Amino acid sequence: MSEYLQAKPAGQLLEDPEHIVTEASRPARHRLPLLLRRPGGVFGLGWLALLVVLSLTASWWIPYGTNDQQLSAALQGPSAQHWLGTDELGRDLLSRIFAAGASTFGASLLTVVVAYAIAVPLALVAAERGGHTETVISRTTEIMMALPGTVIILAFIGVFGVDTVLIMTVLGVLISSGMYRVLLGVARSLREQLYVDAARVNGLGSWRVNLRHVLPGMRTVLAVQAALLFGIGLLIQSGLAFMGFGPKPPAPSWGAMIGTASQHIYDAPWLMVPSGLVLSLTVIAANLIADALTDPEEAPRLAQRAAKPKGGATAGPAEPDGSGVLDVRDLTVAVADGPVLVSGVSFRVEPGRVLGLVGESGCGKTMTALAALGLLPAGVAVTGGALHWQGRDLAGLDERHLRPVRGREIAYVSQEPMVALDPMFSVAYQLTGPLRRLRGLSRAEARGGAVSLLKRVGIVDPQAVMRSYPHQLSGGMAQRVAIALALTGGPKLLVADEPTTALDVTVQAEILSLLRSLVSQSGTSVVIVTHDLGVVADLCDDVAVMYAGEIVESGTVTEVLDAPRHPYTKALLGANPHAGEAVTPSHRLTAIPGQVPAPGSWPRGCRFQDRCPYATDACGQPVALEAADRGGTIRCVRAGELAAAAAHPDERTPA
Ligand SMILES: Nc1ncnc2c1ncn2[C@@H]1O[C@H](COP(=O)(O)OP(=O)(O)OP(=O)(O)O)[C@@H](O)[C@H]1O
Repeated sequence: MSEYLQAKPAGQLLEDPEHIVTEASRPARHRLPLLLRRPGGVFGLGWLALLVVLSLTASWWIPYGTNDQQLSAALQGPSAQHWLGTDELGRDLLSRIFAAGASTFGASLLTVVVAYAIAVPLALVAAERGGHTETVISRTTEIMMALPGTVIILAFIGVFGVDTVLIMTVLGVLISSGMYRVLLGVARSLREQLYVDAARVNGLGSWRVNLRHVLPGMRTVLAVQAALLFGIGLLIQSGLAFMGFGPKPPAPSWGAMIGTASQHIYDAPWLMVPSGLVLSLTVIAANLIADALTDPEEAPRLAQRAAKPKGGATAGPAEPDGSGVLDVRDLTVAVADGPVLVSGVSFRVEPGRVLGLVGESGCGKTMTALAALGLLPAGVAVTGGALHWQGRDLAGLDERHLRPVRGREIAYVSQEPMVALDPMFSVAYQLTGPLRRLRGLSRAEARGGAVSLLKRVGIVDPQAVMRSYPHQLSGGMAQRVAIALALTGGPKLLVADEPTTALDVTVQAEILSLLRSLVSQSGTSVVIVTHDLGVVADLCDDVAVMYAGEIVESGTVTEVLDAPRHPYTKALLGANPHAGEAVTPSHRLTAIPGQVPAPGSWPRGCRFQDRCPYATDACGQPVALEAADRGGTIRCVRAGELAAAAAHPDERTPA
């Protein structure tokens, strides 16, 4: 978050739009491009710009022809006639240096272009596909990195002669493998950002995700590496020319001029100065530019990985229909060749109702929610059951058929709003893009639509927020924008994964009330993943309590929270500081002993038995999810017995 926003609490910012940091309100220094904020960057850019302009226009202004000899004036120092002196044939150094500039820059640039033309697509493909594709590409580039570059270049010179274009192209190919390694790391990291997932959720195809989100996110690294590579290209090119593998004499080249100067280092030491200084300063300028482009704030931002998803409702069978009902039946999610993460989960979300999936960390809530979006992590898949939505089974749809569903029909709100939004683009850009794509609006209509969406999510000065970038927003504001983004396609169902966990308490309440008003105004259904029964009580109509990959209890919020039947639900309520009457005083605010068993090591029978104070031998037998006496469902062999005991607290409950 920007330093300007840190001074103000998030909630206050919401009420106080003048504190939203816009481009106009930022200090002048911060409005400058990164490169111009540092003296090194200013020098580097200035020097290179000057050199490029003077080199490109050399034919118009250089005082002498590049090959004009004046033997009587050989090896002279600077004078009024020859500002930088002359070489051993009396040729004007100033004219030759600048006449050689354009081709020298062009050749270095060629190396950069070739290296990038190979490395960038390979890195994007490897980061996107991963697995076998990445292994093949990475192994190939490793082999290339092991090749002796100098020997290969000399071999090419031996076969094809001195051809600068060919040499610099080969150099670009050789360097591309190292460049690929650097770019792959960045691309991978960017693909793990939630805003990339969010873009996929919004139905963006893979090449568009790369072009719109991954590539722009790589731009700093690309610019830094390009500047460094440009400098390396200059040095290698000059080194080759120094050794005689440069442009054919008498054509001027910086390396050859340094080579000549080295032969006169004792009798005419000045000769080394002009060409040596120009080459050194140019390489230094390229490095200074690279250095200035490296934003110290950028690194932590890139490193800040999204809390990457790892991956009304009543449980039980019901008939599928096409009216905005999500009907999940016997859903099983498993790791390929690995453990089952979610098993036999069934629930139904009716239009306009809010279902809370609640449970401790690791119970499979996120996997269940992500299955509905086809967004399970690589290696994890739906292996059984069905996800009926609008007459289709989402579990059977491939990526191409899921894309129109995501964003338009089902949208996703993530836990971390800051990383769900692309830091590279303004809020306006991020909202108008999906509005145009998903609703076919014109540019002006999309802008209007974005403003009204921002108003709808309770932003009081939408115009200021439209101009802002994600890092300029407070957490609560960013989550409102993320919700607006999720609404761009007019979805019938919102899947919200812990949407308030990353926010402070006052802002949590605001976001919950926003979700509540969205549901009541538009009839959108919501599946909310949470570990907080307070959120369930506040927002949900229905609740499904999950434990170790399965639903252990479900029903309306009143049924479950007022009359919990499963010992796990009671324990969760007991651990909740806001627990009400349903929990006996002795159970209040007690931590649940033990941990959720990991997938693959669930006990036979009731999965909660190792932590349950009421467990008996009967709990070792498989337990079905059955209708509960007070409505909803329950998965506990002792549920009836425990409920009866709770109704008559004087009688002892056998353990
Ligand atoms: N990519 C993955 N590969 C293998 N196992 C995974 C993967 N992602 C998650 N898991 C495991 O799946 C189980 C369920 O994870 P899930 O994220 O759905 O739990 P959760 O209830 O949502 O918890 P949390 O609130 O911590 O996200 C956990 O045991 C988790 O370790």
